[in-house]
Amino acid sequence: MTESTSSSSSSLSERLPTRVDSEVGPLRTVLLHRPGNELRRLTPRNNDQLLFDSIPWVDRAQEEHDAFATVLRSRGVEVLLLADVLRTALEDPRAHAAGVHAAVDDRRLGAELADVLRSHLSSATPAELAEVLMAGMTFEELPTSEGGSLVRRMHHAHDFAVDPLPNLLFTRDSSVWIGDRVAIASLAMPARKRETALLDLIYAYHPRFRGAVRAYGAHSAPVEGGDVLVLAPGVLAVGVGERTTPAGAESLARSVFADDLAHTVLAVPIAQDRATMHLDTVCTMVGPDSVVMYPLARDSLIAYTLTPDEEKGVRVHGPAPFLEAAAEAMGIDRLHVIDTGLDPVTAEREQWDDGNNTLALAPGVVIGYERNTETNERLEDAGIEVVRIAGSELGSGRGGPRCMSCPIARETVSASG
Ligand SMILES: NC(=O)NCCC[C@H](N)C(=O)O
Repeated sequence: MTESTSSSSSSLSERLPTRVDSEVGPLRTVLLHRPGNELRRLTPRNNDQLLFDSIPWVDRAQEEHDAFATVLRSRGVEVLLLADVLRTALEDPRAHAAGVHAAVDDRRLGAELADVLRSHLSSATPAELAEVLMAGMTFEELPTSEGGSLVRRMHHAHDFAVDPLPNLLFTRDSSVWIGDRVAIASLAMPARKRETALLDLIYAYHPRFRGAVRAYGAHSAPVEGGDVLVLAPGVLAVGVGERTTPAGAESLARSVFADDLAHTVLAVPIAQDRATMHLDTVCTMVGPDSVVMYPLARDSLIAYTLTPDEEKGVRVHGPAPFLEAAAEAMGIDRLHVIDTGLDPVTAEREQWDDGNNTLALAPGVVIGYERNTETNERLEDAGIEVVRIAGSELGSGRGGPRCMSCPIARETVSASG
């Protein structure tokens, strides 16, 4: 299967500056990750730990992903692919050194094997190093060396010397643009922690992002991008649950207030369950003043409203019902919920299958998984255009179109459209 390369449908002169101040402004540039060999590492023994529900059929997952990218390009969106930008970034010797550092875990390998792997990777091409960083390496794939390392002898040949990163697919979680700045997420789960290092070097060394200013600290308390919704310019909602911690939400608020990126942050408690691992699994925006939301969350979601105080601290108000707190912060009368009106069983099934995890291409135009037939129909009844994509294999990692995309440039829209 050939890999579709990163392509840009917009020329340099048409490029919008990297900036995202809404969830729904016409999408211009997005970062995706076409699933690769890292998915071939999943087995029934490791899939839970690696945060996949089952073992995906990789070729089909790639086809589904290619179709997703094609839909985006056909709508005039520039698609950047993470593997491409990683390889380009690694051409810079400083990035290459950072990549080697990120791959080699002395505590796992012991001093002797760590040195062997370090020197092997130091002479790897950017493409070879990128592959190891994404797909990992097993003990049997390690370069040979003189002498008998106890670590090598005592590990099973298929144990990971470098962990694979199958969840790179969910580019939404590992970095998030807030206004004109990028926040590298501090990922909570051990299986995803190393993604931070990859995004860190991409944004530091890829020529496209030279000069990109950072928001938040990549090594601060956990905040994952799937929990961050840019409800309107200056207004963020941050889910707090299985991934983003209360400390993460508070320190993100402190950071965006200090950088003048937001005037209000809503901290939204969500159940600490796999079904609701991020806020965007229960609620995504489909228009400047409308959301699609898991019906069972509609009346129960609450929010603490955080605002800056004069001492550069954070003032906490509430809690209040989420929809009310959001409308007030956004300066609109009401945040409309598209009523998917589903019975509880269908609602639960389609929430699990990412029915509420839509990616807006523009106000009132979203991409959704085709399998969520009832949610999609109700969205269309409400006047939303739903561009359907297949996700039978992609969904095995438990993420939908929003999870699989990191918007880098959107046009600005106002709450009135
Ligand atoms: N924003 C999202 O909800 N992303 C989906 C992440 C799925 C991934 N398997 C994870 O558990 O982190």
